[in-house]
Amino acid sequence: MYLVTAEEMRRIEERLMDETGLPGTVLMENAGRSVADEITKRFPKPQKAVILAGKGNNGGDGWVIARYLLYRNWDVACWLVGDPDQLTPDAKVFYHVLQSFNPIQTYHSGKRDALKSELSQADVIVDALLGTGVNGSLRPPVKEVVEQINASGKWVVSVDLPTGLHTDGASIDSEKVKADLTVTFQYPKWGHFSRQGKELSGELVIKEIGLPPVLKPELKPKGRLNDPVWWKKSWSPRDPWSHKGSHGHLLLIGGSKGMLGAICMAGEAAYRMGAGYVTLAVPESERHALAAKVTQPLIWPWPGEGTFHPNSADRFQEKAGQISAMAIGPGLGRFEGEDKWLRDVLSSMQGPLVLDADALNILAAYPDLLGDLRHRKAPAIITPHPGEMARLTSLSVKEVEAGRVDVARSFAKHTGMIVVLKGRFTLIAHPDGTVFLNPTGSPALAKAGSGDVLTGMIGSLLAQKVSPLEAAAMAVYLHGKAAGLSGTHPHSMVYTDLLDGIQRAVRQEFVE
Ligand SMILES: NC(=O)C1=CN([C@@H]2O[C@H](COP(=O)(O)OP(=O)(O)OC[C@H]3O[C@@H](n4cnc5c(N)ncnc54)[C@H](O)[C@@H]3O)[C@@H](O)[C@H]2O)[C@@H](O)CC1
Ligand SMILES: [K+]
Repeated sequence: MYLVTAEEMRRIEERLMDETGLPGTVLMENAGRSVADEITKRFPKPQKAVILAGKGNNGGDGWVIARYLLYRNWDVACWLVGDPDQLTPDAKVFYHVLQSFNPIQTYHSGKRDALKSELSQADVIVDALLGTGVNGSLRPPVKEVVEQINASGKWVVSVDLPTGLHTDGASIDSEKVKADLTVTFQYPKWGHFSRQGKELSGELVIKEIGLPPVLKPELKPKGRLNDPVWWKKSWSPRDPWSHKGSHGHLLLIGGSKGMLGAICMAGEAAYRMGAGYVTLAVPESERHALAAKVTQPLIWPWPGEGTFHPNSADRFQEKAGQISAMAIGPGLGRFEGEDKWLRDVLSSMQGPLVLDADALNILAAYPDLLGDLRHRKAPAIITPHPGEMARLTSLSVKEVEAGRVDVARSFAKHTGMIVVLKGRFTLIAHPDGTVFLNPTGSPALAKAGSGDVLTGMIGSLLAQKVSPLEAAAMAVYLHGKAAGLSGTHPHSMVYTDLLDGIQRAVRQEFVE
């Protein structure tokens, strides 16, 4: 499913209408009717609706909604918030159709009390003031009406976007409609998943309005919602004749003194995601402590006292042929000679790779290592949280958070790596410029250890030969879903609950 910007949506609609001759009024009719359907699905008995429509095409949808509610015996009061002479051509068509059998009032400040009293009698308020055409802070009279909508305490459906919410998620400094339901058209918009958008949109429903199911390459949006449909087929069912050697061998590297927990969690998660073998490479000094902690993963000590010896990566050659994927970082720590060590590890294995935690901090400290990562056969995956992303890009955490999509996209393009930028909606950015937004997740994941579990999950899929982009997307999705299915209160979830959640999430998504 695409995730679009205002500009992408406008281009798609314009090109469709130019090339096929499909009139905008058809799209508007479909859009308006689909919203009316969603309203009457929730309120099967006729009620009183107040339609508040702007002068643009978002308002045009409002006139269509009013007409369908009237067909269904609703009591409908209609208000134009704007100048009737400035209606767009399509909106004008439906304004006149509606006006031919139902009065439409024009709002101005003098009618403030009349509107207030109307809203007090409403069961449903339709916010068709502004959609993708919003530009800057709300101006009167729209601003006043938005304040009245929010003060009414009534059930509100927003058409396409809650009025005032920016389509692309940019921050707009004024009060916005707080909706119970938002019905958006054809594709969700980035703004729906911004911090404010998520709160303001209420339930989000996506309706088709007649755009073609297949888009020409030049019109394809650069954003996607991380949707199981596109990666489900890439994880093959387990062959009944298979053995542990058939399901890949993940090598996890990390686990310095005092940080063994991280690599253990990653290792257990990797088995939950199906890898045939998981080996944990840790500094020699930690092998016994690790053996006391883990059961299923294999242990491979490399030279080092507390942390890895800079030359310890030589050990890799012994088993390089047996390893199908590698994940570096959980509990790795920082140490003398770390840059040489990481360069050696990277050059000894050209297979699929995930880098996390201190592996990312080493990259940030020695950016020339990025050159070693750029031209790998399979793009490497990095899984930074905003703090790590800030270090990698020399931006502040605030700047990373304010421009998450652009930051992830440009770093992926610049480095040739797949960037998994963690957060409320984790982003997965591919070097070709596509950015996936992941809809699953839970505040329960805001806890040490969650990232190690994710790294293990991604590595496990890579070891099973799932392509890097799909491995990242699938693991991120299931990790978020697992948190919701862990069966614990978000405050109390610990990694073992999350591991249990993984098997529930896998079972839900993949029928045996
Ligand atoms: N283009 C199409 O073919 C379709 C468009 N549709 C609807 O059309 C909407 C987009 O329509 P428009 O491009 O006409 O834009 P909108 O109707 O969202 O808004 C444009 C109007 O808002 C005013 N405005 C912008 N910023 C403002 C602000 N800060 N304060 C006060 N007024 C402001 C502008 O002066 C203009 O009159 C979509 O969200 C969707 O609801 C649907 O009907 C489906 C088809
Ligand atoms: K709206």
